[in-house]
Amino acid sequence: MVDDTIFAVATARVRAGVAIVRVSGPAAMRAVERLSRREVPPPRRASRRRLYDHEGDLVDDALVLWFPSPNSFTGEDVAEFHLHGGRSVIAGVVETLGLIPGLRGAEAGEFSRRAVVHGKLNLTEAEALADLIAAETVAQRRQAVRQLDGELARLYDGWRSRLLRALAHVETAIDFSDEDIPADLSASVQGEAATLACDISRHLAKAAQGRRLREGIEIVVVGPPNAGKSTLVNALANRDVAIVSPRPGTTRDVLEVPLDLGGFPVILCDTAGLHVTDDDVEAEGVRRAQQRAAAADLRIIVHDGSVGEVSGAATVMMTEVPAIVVVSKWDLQQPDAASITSNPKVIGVSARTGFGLDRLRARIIVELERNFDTSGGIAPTRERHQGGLRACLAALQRMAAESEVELVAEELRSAAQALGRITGRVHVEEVLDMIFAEFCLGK
Ligand SMILES: Nc1nc2c(ncn2[C@@H]2O[C@H](COP(=O)(O)OP(=O)(O)OP(=O)(O)O)[C@@H](O)[C@H]2O)c(=O)[nH]1
Ligand SMILES: [K+]
Ligand SMILES: [Mg+2]
Repeated sequence: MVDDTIFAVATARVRAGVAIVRVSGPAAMRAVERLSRREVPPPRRASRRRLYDHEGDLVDDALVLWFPSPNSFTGEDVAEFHLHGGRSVIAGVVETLGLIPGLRGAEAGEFSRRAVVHGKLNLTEAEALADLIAAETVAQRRQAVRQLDGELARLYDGWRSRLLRALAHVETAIDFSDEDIPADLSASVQGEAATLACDISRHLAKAAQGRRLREGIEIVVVGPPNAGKSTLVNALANRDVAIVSPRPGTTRDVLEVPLDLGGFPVILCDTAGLHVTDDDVEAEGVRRAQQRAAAADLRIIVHDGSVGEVSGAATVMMTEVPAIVVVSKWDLQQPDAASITSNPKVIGVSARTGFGLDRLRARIIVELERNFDTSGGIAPTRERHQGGLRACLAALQRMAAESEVELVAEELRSAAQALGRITGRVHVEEVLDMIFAEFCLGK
């Protein structure tokens, strides 16, 4: 794999001023020489070069950058061609590259994978790179940049060093003692393991936060039929995404609308009106609505302000789950609605006039800031991280029940290994396959 040279268009496939084609591997120098019919330019300096295709036709007047190994993104010889972004220019260069012996088109994520293999990036940093490229909101960007900066890897590597130090102590004891670990050593190793288990558990508790920031925070809009849920979703999204009609039972499926609210990636879900029904299609809609609401990060409970159920709104606030109570159709408000205007937990909204919408948005953002605070310690962002952390905790727990020195050492080793697999200190091929499968081409 490392013998061949790969190339790919690193920029998006849309008409643009500039397109970048990247080449990495031992034949990168040959690629520059073939295309430009000159020697490679000085390292890391943008140099203007005419580029020719395999038939000698002038294809572009471009910039060429040369990054000799090991000072490149992948750690290999890397060349970058900054072309004019026309389709035919790109096609001409790509076709010519493909005809050079030893060169082939890169697979998705292959550049990053080589960077990992050559020690330029650790696994969590490579994952963060994918997250950064996919980031659409400020909160997602912040989380990805911190992880790319190595914050997660430093944390895990630090824990792993603590385990390896403890292991070293235990291993010296193996040479001296017969079976059982000496009492004073046992106390200090078990004490260290217990402290570490505490730190890991605290960190694991933030896993849901980390994943939600990466994948989107679910806010589910629920309430009785015709309460104005779909109208509210459209108003918050500033788009006409959901069907609205005066007929109750309009919404059946759960409709997901991705939104950026105050920098948080939100998936706003419109649902079917909750009620008892004989219609099995509607009943399925209600079931899905309830299921989604149960798993939501935040609920917006909508009460119909045009009918006399406004006073019931107060009771819903008693639930444990984070929820915001909205009384809709404020422009048609009932006389008793006035009694809840004073209740700060209930927000009157009219999607028709726009009344209360800014207040509702602000309340949602306050809830998100409370539950998804990004300023504290970094969180695990993937199932893979959680799996490794849990495996480490399990080994530490097993160790706590051991007194035989060989077995204590064995569990310490497996706890350290579980952490090493997360950052890639312990190399595992299938982990690489899994991670880089989700990358885009040219990265
Ligand atoms: N006057 C007024 N009418 C509204 C307001 N919001 C919604 N409506 C009307 O209420 C009716 C129901 O609105 P929908 O948004 O379809 O209600 P829903 O809760 O999604 O209904 P289902 O999906 O059937 O459960 C429609 O005729 C809307 O035009 C509002 O703020 N003011
Ligand atoms: K409706
Ligand atoms: Mg609806």
